[in-house]
Amino acid sequence: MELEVRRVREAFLSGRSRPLRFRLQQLEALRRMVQEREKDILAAIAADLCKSEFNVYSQEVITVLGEIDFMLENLPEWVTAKPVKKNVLTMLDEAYIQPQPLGVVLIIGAWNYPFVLTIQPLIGAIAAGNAVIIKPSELSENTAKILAKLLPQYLDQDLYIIINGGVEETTELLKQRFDHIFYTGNTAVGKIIMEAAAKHLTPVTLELGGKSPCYIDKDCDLDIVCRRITWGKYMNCGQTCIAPDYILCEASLQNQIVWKIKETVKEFYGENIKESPDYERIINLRHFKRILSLLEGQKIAFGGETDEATRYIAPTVLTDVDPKTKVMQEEIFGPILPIVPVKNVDEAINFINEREKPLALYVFSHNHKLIKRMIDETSSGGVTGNDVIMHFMLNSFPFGGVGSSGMGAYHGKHSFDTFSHQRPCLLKSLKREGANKLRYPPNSQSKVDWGKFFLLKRFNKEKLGLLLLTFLGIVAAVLVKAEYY
Ligand SMILES: NC(=O)c1ccc[n+]([C@@H]2O[C@H](COP(=O)([O-])OP(=O)(O)OC[C@H]3O[C@@H](n4cnc5c(N)ncnc54)[C@H](O)[C@@H]3O)[C@@H](O)[C@H]2O)c1
Ligand SMILES: CC(C)=CCC/C(C)=C/CC/C(C)=C/C=O
Repeated sequence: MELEVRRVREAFLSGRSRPLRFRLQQLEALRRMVQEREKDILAAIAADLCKSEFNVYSQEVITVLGEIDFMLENLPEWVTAKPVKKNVLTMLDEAYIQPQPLGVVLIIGAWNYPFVLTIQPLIGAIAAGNAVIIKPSELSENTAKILAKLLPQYLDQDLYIIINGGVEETTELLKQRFDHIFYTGNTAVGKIIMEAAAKHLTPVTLELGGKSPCYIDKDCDLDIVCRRITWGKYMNCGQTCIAPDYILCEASLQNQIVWKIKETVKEFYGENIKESPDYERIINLRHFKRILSLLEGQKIAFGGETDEATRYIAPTVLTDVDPKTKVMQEEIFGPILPIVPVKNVDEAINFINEREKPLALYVFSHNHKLIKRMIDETSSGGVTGNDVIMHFMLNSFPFGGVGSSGMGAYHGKHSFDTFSHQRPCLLKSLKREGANKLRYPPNSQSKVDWGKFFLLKRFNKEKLGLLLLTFLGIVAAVLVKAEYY
């Protein structure tokens, strides 16, 4: 590991990842990889998650291609130095912010969307001019293998390397010094990552999870609401970090919601869900058993069928769920949707605020004011009103969590910023030394007053008079000079 990280650092120190032209070339090469090797990529992800290639394309590949295009279009603007507003002390100087790469970045990917969650941060890191070590999740092993095969064929082999492995390899990797660590996965491992990073004072971006609530107001068109929720909850078999984890609504709405979700499940996946190419499977037996254990003691309104051999769990809805039960204590990350009845929106807001800050919040209502109130009075990584998941799709938004759902954000310009250091640069002249007298010792009340005058704009009559006199003196000198010549 040490040797590999050293090799990547040496490549970074060669400086070749920095020029804009090089970054654009690498991003174009990455786009070529996705386009030319699309079949292999689709097949690998499809095998990992028992997912149709159509779904792989629309859930993962489109986002990656869109992000590359967006970077290529905007990067020339983003890399340029940005002049900043100056004060009286720096009026005659050059002052700008120059974004610069951080150095060697470690990206640790997750298995549930193994392509987009690994490659989208990589796009940002390359765009910002860094060298990168990529560690895909070992659970999505086919994607990990195809990435290890393809990336070196298209990208600079010393600047961007891929290391495959599990906990042991990641633990070893984390002993090395990086300039940034970008981790996607669960909160418990997020803490391990942050602890390891702290040893080297390495900054981290943690894209974690949590229980994302979904509040349904009583005035809603439940056909539409339930169609949108069904799509976002059961996509990828519920293994989506921003899937609605549970529903909060008035008790009187429960039966209608159950009925409408059941109807939508039939519409989306047919009578025999197991046969549907659009319905995935649980990633492994450990997660399968964990999800099943969440059903214990619950009232299953529909669903609940399972098959251990294929790790199938049917789309399931639970009603009248007690918030103290296990299903409400941990992120579900599977196709189980509990409904927790609340009296009204106030109780929903309290319910959300009594728990860890979630990665996403969903509110359905015709009442715009109610949606705004929910936003104002709660906290979450992101919010979508009257839909689910969709804030992920807009790359002008920063995507990330808050509190225990994560720290830092990415996508589009936010990725570029995450992987850049915003370096303030002040360039002064060696002339005009007279103007510096004010800050040199010995200090005096008069110098402090001038400081107040120039920097705080605290006008004192005496200084204003003096300044006026100086100004008049300069005007007189200019006039006399003009007359003389
Ligand atoms: N915020 C997001 O964008 C996002 C995206 C996907 C998943 N998630 C969250 O991730 C969770 C599911 O993913 P997961 O955690 O099962 O993914 P995972 O098992 O793939 O783990 C993520 C990464 O952490 C590494 N890892 C695991 N244990 C480790 C250890 N002890 N030390 C060091 N590294 C270790 C793995 O090798 C892997 O690369 C859910 O909570 C979900 O909400 C969040
Ligand atoms: C809008 C479409 C067709 C797909 C959305 C894809 C999607 C849900 C990506 C989620 C990525 C993500 C942050 C997953 C977290 O686990």
